[in-house]
Amino acid sequence: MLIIGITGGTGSGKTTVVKQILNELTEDDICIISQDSYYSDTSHLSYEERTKINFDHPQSIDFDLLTQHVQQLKEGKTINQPVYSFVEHNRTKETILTSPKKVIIVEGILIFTNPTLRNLFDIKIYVHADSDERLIRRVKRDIAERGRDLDEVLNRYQNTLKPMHQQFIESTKEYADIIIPNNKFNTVGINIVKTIINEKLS
Ligand SMILES: Nc1ncnc2c1ncn2[C@@H]1O[C@H](COP(=O)(O)OP(=O)(O)O)[C@@H](O)[C@H]1O
Ligand SMILES: Nc1ccn([C@@H]2O[C@H](COP(=O)(O)O)[C@@H](O)[C@H]2O)c(=O)n1
Repeated sequence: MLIIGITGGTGSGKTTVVKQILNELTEDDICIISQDSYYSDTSHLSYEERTKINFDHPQSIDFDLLTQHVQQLKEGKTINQPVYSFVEHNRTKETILTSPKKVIIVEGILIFTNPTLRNLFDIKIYVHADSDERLIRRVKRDIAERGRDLDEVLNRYQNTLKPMHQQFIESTKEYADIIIPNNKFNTVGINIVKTIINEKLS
């Protein structure tokens, strides 16, 4: 089994990189765990209170459950991956049955900040894009896909996202085995990762 951790700031292109890696692979060989699925359950809070959560701080993530699930997959066990709603700012009641595969990809902005989780990764990848590029992508994506408006995205960016990125995320680049520059689509970088995965699968 090969466990790959893929991190980088919001909008750097982590999800896109994962999709590109998945292109030529079958679901029999690979499973994806998204850190976003492991935002802590905040059902005890009102919607209004949930909008004020700092979602870019490591404390917003249920690392105990995320680490436990990656460990269980490593041991060949099937897990119930939570499903997260960016519209509700909360976990939904659904879960996705996720079985262990030869390759497990864990992706998310904060996954290298937790030493126990970090140590489970055989390969650590950091996807880099400049902050202006990430902000532009984030504005477009959050308005189109996550039910936000321009004010919400810009306020969150200024008040929490940018300082948290500087404090917690940027520095985790030092743990990376591979850094993929992703200001533009990086076919060469993706192909290198695909080659490593295919070697493992062959
Ligand atoms: N290299 C790229 N060039 C241009 N747009 C990109 C690139 N990579 C990703 N995007 C776009 O930017 C947005 C955010 O990408 P996404 O993969 O969701 O980032 P992340 O998962 O890191 O937050 C998406 O709309 C995606 O299509
Ligand atoms: N309810 C939430 C939860 C998280 N966010 C933002 O998502 C970003 C991480 O996801 P990416 O796919 O962009 O890596 C993070 O920056 C949080 O601010 C949110 O807006 N609402």
